[in-house]
Amino acid sequence: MVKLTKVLEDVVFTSNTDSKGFDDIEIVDIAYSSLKCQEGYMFVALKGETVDGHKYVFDAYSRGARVFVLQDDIEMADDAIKIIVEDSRIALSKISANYFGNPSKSLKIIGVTGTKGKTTITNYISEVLNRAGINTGVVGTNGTFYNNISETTVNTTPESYELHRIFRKMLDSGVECVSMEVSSGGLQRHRVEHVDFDVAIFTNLSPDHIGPKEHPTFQNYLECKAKLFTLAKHGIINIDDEHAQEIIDIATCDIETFGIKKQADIRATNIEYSKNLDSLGVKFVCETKNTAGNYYICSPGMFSIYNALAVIAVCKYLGVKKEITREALTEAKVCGRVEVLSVLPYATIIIDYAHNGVSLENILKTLEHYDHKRLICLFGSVGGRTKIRRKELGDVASRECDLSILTSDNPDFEDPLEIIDDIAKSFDKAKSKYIVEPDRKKAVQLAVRMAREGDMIVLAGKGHETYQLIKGVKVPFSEREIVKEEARKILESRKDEIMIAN
Ligand SMILES: CC(=O)N[C@H]1[C@@H](OP(=O)(O)OP(=O)(O)OC[C@H]2O[C@@H](n3ccc(=O)[nH]c3=O)[C@H](O)[C@@H]2O)O[C@H](CO)[C@@H](O)[C@@H]1O[C@H](C)C(=O)N[C@@H](C)C(=O)N[C@H](CCC(=O)O)C(=O)O
Ligand SMILES: Nc1ncnc2c1ncn2[C@@H]1O[C@H](COP(=O)(O)OP(=O)(O)OP(=O)(O)O)[C@@H](O)[C@H]1O
Repeated sequence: MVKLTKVLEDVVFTSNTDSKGFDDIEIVDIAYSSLKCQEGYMFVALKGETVDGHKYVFDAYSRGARVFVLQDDIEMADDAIKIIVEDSRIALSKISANYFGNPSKSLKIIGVTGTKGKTTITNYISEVLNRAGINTGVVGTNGTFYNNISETTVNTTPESYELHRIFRKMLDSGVECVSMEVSSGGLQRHRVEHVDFDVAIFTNLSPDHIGPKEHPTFQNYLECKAKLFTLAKHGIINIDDEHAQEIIDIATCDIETFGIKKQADIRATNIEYSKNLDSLGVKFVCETKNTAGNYYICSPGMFSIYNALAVIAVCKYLGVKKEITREALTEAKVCGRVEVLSVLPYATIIIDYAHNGVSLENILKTLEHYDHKRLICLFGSVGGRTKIRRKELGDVASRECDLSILTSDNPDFEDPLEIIDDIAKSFDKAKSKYIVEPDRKKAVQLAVRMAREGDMIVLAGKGHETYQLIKGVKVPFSEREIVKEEARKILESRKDEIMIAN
């Protein structure tokens, strides 16, 4: 239970009740969904994208809530305490921080924003810092992780209440640092408004998340991302990105830069690509004003170097020894991010989360640097969302691959074949061929069976996901297991052949 006066500290509001009496009122908990309200709860009405939470104040009242944070004044029973604020999402953020005792002030918080690289970088940071003895938790698309505890998250950047609740749990269990993904949607909806960020990282920016329930324009998308650099003390920015300067212009924190092409505080040179049976990697020299050191990262391509540079920059800022950063980066891997499955001795199979044009192009172009015969890509596109992605993905695959296998990827309520038809239009004028197999399991099996000596096969879109979204239901689906099982069968059936060859 927390006193109402404490919960409302630094919140600007008007009320139907004299606030002098708030010292005697205690809040059991806070809910922004009426369905979660119980006796003694405070209900915060949010204006949602689908419905207006103000519609549910009476439901919250009937479940026992008596304190209501509202953006619109509403006629209610006399014993309802109304806290009227200008923006209930901002209020929820401050109220949640207060309720949980402002845990972010006692944690080192590193926020990573940008269109691509957030999950990868946050996980790499945690690998390095934990190895350096700094107990670090992660918050992002793959969930929250700390001290061997994990929770799933609905959003990449959870709602402010969930965020401060997680911070409190982390702090109480000995976590010192949190490496978190900060989405533009989270910034737009004030989920991180009262998070005390120590460091903010900017990876890159390209058009994404622009649409009816997301950002109205690219400029709005950029400005939302840039806001992180007004909340942090120190900013680390990819200076090679074409929008870096616009972010720097909005930032209010001190700035350090990293890059490859332009002059930067932390810069990679002498880049070399390297390929092993179980990983594709890159070697580079990392130069700062007075130092230069060799690094290797077991993830391919230029984008992996940018991710590594961001990690090197933040670890240097936090005083981690170079040797520890170097060692940790050599082994750092992130589930479903350019993950090489070493299941066939003669071909390379990669699982990757690339699900839009930019990331698919990055991964496919990157693979050009690694010796291979055919490049085969299996992918689909999500149902019920913007159709632009289908064309983007189709254009990239038809240009970059020798063969594409078009299949399903979270079709939800849409007919998978209609989605595939949209993607297939990109192949009309292309030289490259495609095969259609809407059942993703069969498609993955087919891809593994098709693999020949020297081929590279990219299974794009699923990444870390362990389900397929079909008609509103998350049906269990493990791409990794299907690949392993199919490869096992192939190797078993070819055992005699392989023994003779050896
Ligand atoms: C479009 C969008 O951002 N939606 C987010 C939003 O939900 P909403 O606005 O649709 O909520 P709503 O259904 O309209 O309901 C409004 C309010 O009424 C309440 N309610 C509703 C029903 C009821 O019976 N009682 C009740 O009290 C709801 O709890 C809610 O508070 O607020 C929820 C709580 O914070 C979020 O979980 C939800 O994220 C959805 C899942 C989502 O897909 N969001 C995307 C856009 C997003 O945020 N993505 C970013 C990553 C992408 C990026 O880089 O921007 C992310 O961080 O995940
Ligand atoms: N720095 C980068 N620049 C461009 N592409 C990248 C970068 N890092 C990773 N990728 C590609 O994008 C995919 C998604 O990477 P990651 O999950 O780290 O990004 P994210 O910002 O969390 O993305 P999302 O918002 O889609 O969850 C990877 O699987 C890889 O193909």
